[in-house]
Amino acid sequence: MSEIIIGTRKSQLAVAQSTLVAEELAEKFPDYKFSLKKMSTKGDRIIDRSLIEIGGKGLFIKEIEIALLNQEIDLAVHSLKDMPGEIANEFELIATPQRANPLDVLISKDDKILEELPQGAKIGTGSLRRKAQLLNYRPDLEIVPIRGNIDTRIKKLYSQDLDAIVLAAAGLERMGWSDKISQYLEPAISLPAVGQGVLALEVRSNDDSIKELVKGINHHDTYVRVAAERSFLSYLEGSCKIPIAAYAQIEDDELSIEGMVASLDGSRLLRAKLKGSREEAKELGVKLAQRLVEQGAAEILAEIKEG
Ligand SMILES: NCc1[nH]cc(CCC(=O)O)c1CC(=O)O
Repeated sequence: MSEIIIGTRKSQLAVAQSTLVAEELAEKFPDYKFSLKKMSTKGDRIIDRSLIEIGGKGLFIKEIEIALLNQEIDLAVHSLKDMPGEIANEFELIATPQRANPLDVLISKDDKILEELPQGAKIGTGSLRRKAQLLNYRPDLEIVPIRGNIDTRIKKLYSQDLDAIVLAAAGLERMGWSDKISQYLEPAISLPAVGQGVLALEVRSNDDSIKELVKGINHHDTYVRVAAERSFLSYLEGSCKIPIAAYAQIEDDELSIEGMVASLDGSRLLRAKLKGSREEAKELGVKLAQRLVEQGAAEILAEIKEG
């Protein structure tokens, strides 16, 4: 029996996600054995500091990619949201299993919804995207930057005397913590991050046999939605350093995508939505980005870059 080794970060969420993928692969390919190799990454070792200050998304990925190259692992499972727009030629994001709930959620004291929070309520989030959209919707809110794994952030709701925090529904659902959710934030209030709720399976580009296997659990509509969202992001050279969001859906057999760019304080916020076919996913992402540029997105992005 052939053994396939799946590399994962050590965080509870990463292990839960990789376990789901291993189970799905095992069901589809009963002749193989799938096992997890848990790895500590630089990003995990410094997770409570500002990742934005010290190098961003790549910190979680590099050590896992080295293990892939060294054939210590055959496959890596990532949250697509945390993957940089471009990856090195040696690697390929070959498949995306079916997307989980893509929305942001509020976890609040006394289970209040956003509209019920008092004037000047303190909301914890380290995401510029969430911050800008929350402030655009309710300029009275005070946004408190918080970091760390999901459980750490939930503890900060109490230890930092916050009224609420915002997290991704997908992570909470995969941890079995959905009962903590006070409100699902509709996309009209908080448009999700590109790829939120999607797992990405990364392999060595030259490993055709693993590629064939892993493609077996690809979910095509998820892959199409992600293609549209990521092409929007890369056209605008988006990163976690700017408030940017895109959310693609398949509705009535058509692909739709909505995009958002905002100033850091949320005072200016641009949105647009387009529809097309699955086949033109990437073009649709680019068209949407161009639509936002026509509305003034380039000026907003330039201002943020100049600081
Ligand atoms: N940035 C951290 C991160 N990366 C992926 C998830 C959740 C799972 C997902 O969005 O796929 C989270 C936590 C969060 O944003 O609340």
